[in-house]
Amino acid sequence: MAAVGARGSGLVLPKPVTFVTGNAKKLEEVRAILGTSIPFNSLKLDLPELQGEPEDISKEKARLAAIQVNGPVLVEDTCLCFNALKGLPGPYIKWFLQKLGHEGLNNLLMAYEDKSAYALCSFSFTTGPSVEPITFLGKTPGRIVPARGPTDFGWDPVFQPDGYEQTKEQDSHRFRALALVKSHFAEARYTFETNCV
Ligand SMILES: O=c1nc[nH]c2c1ncn2[C@H]1C[C@H](O)[C@@H](COP(=O)(O)OP(=O)(O)OP(=O)(O)O)O1
Ligand SMILES: [Mg+2]
Repeated sequence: MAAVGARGSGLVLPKPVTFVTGNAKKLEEVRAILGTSIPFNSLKLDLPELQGEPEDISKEKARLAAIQVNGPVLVEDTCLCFNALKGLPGPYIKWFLQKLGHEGLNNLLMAYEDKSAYALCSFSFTTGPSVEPITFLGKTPGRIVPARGPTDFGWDPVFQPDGYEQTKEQDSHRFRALALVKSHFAEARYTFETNCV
């Protein structure tokens, strides 16, 4: 166990939480959503990613990150799932986006009337390398549209959340998953032996 003891009713963790991601836009959104509710450091690492189900990919990322950091880590994996394609590209959206671009993502659905899709964010948290990670999911339903709006974050221009005119909303997949992370931290009442730098 990485947790070294109990103070009050919360676990005392040996180090602050490190949010591990290679994606600057993700980090920016996580910072904006968490504010000061969970103090964290960030570390830019491009971790190898398993193939398979979103939750398993996210958990495995947390395990690898915890080994590297040797302490508490938070990681996140994002999927964009097309219903007509039974959830694909899903966790492989990064490579589909890189190779096909926004227009190519639209073209994947050309043969289908159903343009519905959902964004799925899976955060995983573990207190250390020998502790099984816990996963928090946030989902936003929407549809795939021709590219529009700001082009500075991944597939945002082609994903239109339901009920919104814009391609990104405040109450996003990331926002929803982080609300669960915050609840977990509030219940667990973690404290840290050393402060964030
Ligand atoms: O809210 C989002 N709005 C638009 N695009 C997004 C969003 N969130 C992730 N994305 C993109 C980034 C990457 O192309 C893929 C997810 O892949 P994913 O492995 O989770 O992200 P990543 O490799 O960029 O960073 P990380 O180091 O945290 O794994 O979807
Ligand atoms: Mg990644």
